[in-house]
Amino acid sequence: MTAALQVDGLTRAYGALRAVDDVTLTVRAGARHALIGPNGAGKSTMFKLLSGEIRPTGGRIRYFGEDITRRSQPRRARMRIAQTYQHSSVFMPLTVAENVALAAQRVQGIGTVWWRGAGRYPDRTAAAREALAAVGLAERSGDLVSSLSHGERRQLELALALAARPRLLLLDEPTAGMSATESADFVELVKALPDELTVIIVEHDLDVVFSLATDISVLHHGRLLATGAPAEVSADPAVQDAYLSWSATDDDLEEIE
Ligand SMILES: Nc1ncnc2c1ncn2[C@@H]1O[C@H](COP(=O)(O)OP(=O)(O)OP(=O)(O)O)[C@@H](O)[C@H]1O
Repeated sequence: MTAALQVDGLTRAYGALRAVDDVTLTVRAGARHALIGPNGAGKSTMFKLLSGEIRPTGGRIRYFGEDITRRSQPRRARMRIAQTYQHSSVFMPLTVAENVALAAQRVQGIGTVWWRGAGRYPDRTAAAREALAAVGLAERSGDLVSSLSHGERRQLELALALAARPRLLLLDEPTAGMSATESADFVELVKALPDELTVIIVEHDLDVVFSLATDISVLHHGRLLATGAPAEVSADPAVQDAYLSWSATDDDLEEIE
């Protein structure tokens, strides 16, 4: 098995609180690997550690065998680790195609010279076109982003990440705010991405997780509770306990409201 990521003893402490606590796990190359867990379990912190947004206070991350623990986020981006964000990162006054071309150019370090015209960068134009086709937005290339629906904007966010031709794609709650139909369509898009692309997804919607994931890791109080195939993980009594106590709390809250 080739490991896209090997995480060893990864820890991020904030004072006495260990938001991520001694997590060791492997993400197989080509996996659709979901990170789940109750609120406050450490998912966002784990995501930021993998993207390079924050540094661990302990442990190590290897990416296809290479130690990237101390590598910055831009450096990881150049190593073809791409991500989507919870908040929107699209430019509303630009067209769909302009947004993706900008993303394709930015990752290759030519930043602000994008207005010189996409024709000067045929490679990036091709990457942008492929990314739009992959998310089903090719027909909307010339439209302003402001004319897209919420679901289409999330598809565009995915295209921005794909324009970097990633080897590892990190998706941060990509279906947040989507309707059930939009979520189902999004799952199909992610399933259709190339097999060699490794995808890590932090997601609250368990329907999305179970229809998409080939592997699931469950965090609870910063620790890794279980990791493996969806059937194994969902049958794990420790996981069931963590989720039962979580849903009980949620139900109680709903009753009070
Ligand atoms: N910058 C920070 N400073 C202090 N504590 C933090 C910081 N970031 C996260 N934490 C704490 O770390 C724990 C894990 O938080 P994290 O956001 O990673 O959880 P999560 O699983 O993503 O939660 P949610 O599902 O609610 O988004 C929480 O107790 C949180 O309050």
